[in-house]
Order: sequence, then C-alpha cells, then structure tokens
Amino acid sequence: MSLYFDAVAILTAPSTGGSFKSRIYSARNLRASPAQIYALITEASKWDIVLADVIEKADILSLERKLSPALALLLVYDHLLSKKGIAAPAAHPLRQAVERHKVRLKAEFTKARVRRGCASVEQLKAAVLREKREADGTNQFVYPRWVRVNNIRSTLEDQLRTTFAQYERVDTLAGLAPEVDDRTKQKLLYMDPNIPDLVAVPFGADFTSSPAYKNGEIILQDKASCFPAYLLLGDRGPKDPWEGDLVDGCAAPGNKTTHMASLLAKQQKQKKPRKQIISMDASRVRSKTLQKMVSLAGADPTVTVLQGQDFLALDPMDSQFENVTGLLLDPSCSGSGIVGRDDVPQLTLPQPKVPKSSKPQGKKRKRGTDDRDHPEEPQSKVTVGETSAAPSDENDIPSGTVDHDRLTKLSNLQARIVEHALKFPSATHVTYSTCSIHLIENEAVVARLLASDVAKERGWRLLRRDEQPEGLRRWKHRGVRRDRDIETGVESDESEAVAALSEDDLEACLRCWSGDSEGLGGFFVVGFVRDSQEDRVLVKEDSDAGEGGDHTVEDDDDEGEEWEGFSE
Ligand SMILES: C[S@@+](CC[C@H](N)C(=O)[O-])C[C@H]1O[C@@H](n2cnc3c(N)ncnc32)[C@H](O)[C@@H]1O
Repeated sequence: MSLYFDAVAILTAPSTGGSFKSRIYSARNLRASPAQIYALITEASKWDIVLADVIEKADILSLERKLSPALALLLVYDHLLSKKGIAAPAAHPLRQAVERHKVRLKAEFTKARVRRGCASVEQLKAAVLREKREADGTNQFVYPRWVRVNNIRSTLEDQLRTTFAQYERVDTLAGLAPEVDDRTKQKLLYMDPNIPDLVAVPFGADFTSSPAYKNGEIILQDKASCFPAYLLLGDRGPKDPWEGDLVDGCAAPGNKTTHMASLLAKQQKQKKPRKQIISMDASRVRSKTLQKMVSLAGADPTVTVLQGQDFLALDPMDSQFENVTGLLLDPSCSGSGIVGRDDVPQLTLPQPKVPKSSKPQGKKRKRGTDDRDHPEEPQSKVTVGETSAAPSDENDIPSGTVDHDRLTKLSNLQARIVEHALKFPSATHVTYSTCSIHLIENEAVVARLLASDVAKERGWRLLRRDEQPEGLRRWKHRGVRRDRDIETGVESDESEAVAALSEDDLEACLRCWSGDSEGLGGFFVVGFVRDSQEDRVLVKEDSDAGEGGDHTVEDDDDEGEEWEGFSE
C-alpha cells in the first residue's frame, strides 16, 4: 500500500526542479520502488480524465472518506486497468474501499467507453489521449529530443545507418506525436530542415546508453542552440572553408564550441585539423565541463580551451588573436526563454460531491495539492510524455520572475561583451545569442551595438537575411520591435523597451519562441559582419582591453546552457 501513498506524496510535493523521474529517484523516505511509483503515476495519468469521471459518477469519495482524490485515482487505475489489480492484500481497508464499488466502477467505465464510441479499451486509450491533447493544446505542438550529429566522429549518413537504423521517418515535427499512445517509445525520426546534421526524435528517446552517444558521435543539443555556430560558419564546404581563427568567448559547457568544430570538420574534410578555435569561460568550474565536452567530441586538435578566462580581459590587439576572423558570443542571460523542466504529470482529479452552493465552478482541479479546500488550479499544458522543458535540456531553469534591474545589468554586460568582440582587428563575423525572450537583452542590445563607435568606425552591420545560411534564411521567426506578452505571445503596446532597428535589421535577427509548432524554447541570435577588415576611421586606442574584473560572471547554477554529458 506504500506504493499509493508514496505516489501521492510525489504528486503533491512542491516543485523542486529537475525531471519527474529524477525527482522520484532522488526522493527520500519512499518505501516503494521508484520504478513502480514512476510507472503507476505515468500510466494512471494517461487515464486521468476518464478515471476522475468514473470516480465522481460512482461517488466513492463521498462514500469512502479514507480516500483522497489522488489516492482514489491511483487505486481505481490499478483496480480497473492494471493486470494485477491493486497492489495490496485483499483485506487491506483501502483496497476494500475501492473493491466494494467494483460493479459501479466497472459500469461507469464501460459507459465512458461507449460514450466515446470506442469498441475496446485500446481505442478508448487513444481517444482519451486525443482529448487530453486537445484540452492542453499539446496536439498542436510537440517538444522533441534534438540530436546533432558530430561530424568529427561520424556523419549523418553513418548515424542513419546505425543509431537510427530502426527509426521510421516522419515528414513533420507533429508526426513525432502520433495518435497512438506511447510516442516516447516509438522510433520516429524527423530530419530538421533548418540545421544540417540535426534530427528530432520523440522526447522520451533515451540515448544515454547508446555507443554513439557515449563516443560523442551524437550530441543532444537543442535546435535553437545550433543556430549561432551555423549562422557564423554557414554552408561552406571543402572548396571554400572558413579562413582564419575563431573565438567562443562564453563557451561553457561547450555546445556551440563543439558545433563550430563539427562544422569545420565538415568543411575541411581532407585537411589535418589545426588549433583554430579559442574557447573560454570565465567560470573555472564550468570551464572543466567545457574541456571535457571538447575532448569527448574529439575536438581537442581544433580547440584550445582557456579555463577561467574572462573574455573582457582579452586584449584584441594581442598577436595571438591577429588571425581571429569570427567570434561567437553567447553570454550570460536571464534564461527567460528556457521552458521549465517540471514534467511531473498534471492529473485531473475527481472531486467529491459537495452541496451545490460550495461546489467550485469551472474545470476539474489539477494535481498539485490533495487539500480539498484549495481553490482550483489553472489547467496546465504539461502532459506525460511531453516535457515543458524538452527543447532545452541543456539549460537551467530560469527564476520565472522579471527583475528589471537584473535585466538592465545583464543587457549592459551583454553589450560590453559583444562590443569587445567587434574590436578584434581581423574579425569580419560575430554572432550574438541569448536564450532570453526579453527585447532588452536582444534587439535592444543590437540597436545599442550598431550605434556604438566601434561599429561605426569599423563598418559593422547586421548579416542580412538574404546573406544567411540557407537553412536559417528559411527560418520565419524574426526580430521584434516590442516585447511579447509571455503568456499570450502577442506584442505588447505596453512594452517598456522599443527596439530602434530598421525593418531590414529586424529581418536579420532570428527569434525562437516556446509554445509554437517549432518545438523550441525562446532564443535570439543575430550576426554582425563587416565587408572589409579596414577601419573606416582610425579607432581610438582601446581603453578596455584588460577591463575584466569590474563585472561579475553569473553564478554557475544560473547559466543558460547545461551539458548533458556523453554518459550518465
Ligand atoms: C549561456 S552560457 C554559454 C553556453 C555555451 N555557449 C554553450 O553553447 O554551451 C554563458 C556562459 O558565459 C560565461 N561568461 C559570462 N561572462 C563571461 C565573460 N566575461 N567571459 C567569459 N565567460 C563569461 C558564463 O560563465 C557561462 O558559462
């Protein structure tokens, strides 16, 4: 019986972040096995709307005072749908509290099936899944698991022949969420049309024990996170490979550095790799992860890691940077584009019959508390098998609140970092990206940078849409002039910040938003270019080389990207 109490405890515990599975496996004081608890909650949640209805119609909550709504739902699930029935001795009072009503429960369950026009329990399961997706809005979009093939160790063709050999191709992202249940277990594959060597599979696909993952042949990297390196290095091939060195100024844990190395490997197939990327992070702790990721991706011959190096403290005029032609800057940001990781199933719970006057109005109450006096909670879009965080498993969880002072400080630092990059004497290409949705960290930073002395003196402009790599040229979500409302996605008239950018410059900015059919979190990226390395006007002596030290690097735990590692 501890199984059911433990499952209720998990469902009603306050969110502490982390995945649903990890929360169960790391929970203390559980007596039942984590695997059993996980299976019970996951399976029961697929039936919650039917079970809640059956329990209410059978009125067992009024008749059996020992049963809370969540407990009743889990017990009735096992009673009606699991092969072995309720996992408790026949004489156990809670088992009896359910089994006393078995005729009524069975009859209501059959009615629920017939009402939906289903001939079998299997058909009912699919119908319920459809209903749930429609109610949650999750039938319109799906968060997949994004997998990037690492060209240093493999090729897309090799991976399609090996790791994904059993996978069936689907033509749309939505195709990863077929009508039948258990899409997480299905081997479906979608070839991404925007980023080369990137595929999507159902989110539940687990590669952690696959050789390709352990050997660094494939890297689990969100699609949006692949935009910057591709925007910088483009569709070049062996005939016109990238010339010069590259710098990744804010690199840990290393997704974009290793992506750059992968693109270089593809462009320079025949050539022996040389140390072409200088990659750094101001955080020593995160630099260790960066170094590890670089090594496991096989990128050591290409990448020099400067551990604990503040990018702002580099002197652009130092001879070691004289051949740096491209820089990628993905500095600390608010992380407001990251979708939370709380994938704990939101169960629709039955409600006991209460006198009409005190019955709450509206939709059924969702999981979150077992306290019957609590007010109704808002419906959530999160369902089992989805994850609200899928696009950004590499990322940490944002705080969820908008702190304007913090955003201003972050945007000042972001602007300084990119401005510093624009000073490298041979640089012709710079990308700037954030996983923030706020205008102040994105288009507003771009506007400030374009207006800066260094941009004007050195002739920096934005990489126009028609100059962008083919896959990104096709990307339709572009820069915005005003902030969007986080909930509705509509551009707000009340937006405090308004980006002073031309239409062409807004077209040059690329945006990703959560909650649409693209399966991503919020992200922003833009490319700066200049047509010649000659300065238009002689630039004043740089006074900020070595200026690091008067700013703070964000805490390790508050950074936008996390590395999933190659073996867990
Ligand atoms: C969003 S994360 C970078 C993620 C990384 N680009 C990736 O794709 O894996 C931002 C990183 O910038 C680093 N950082 C912030 N300010 C920095 C600075 N001035 N110099 C170097 N690194 C900095 C932080 O320590 C953090 O690791």
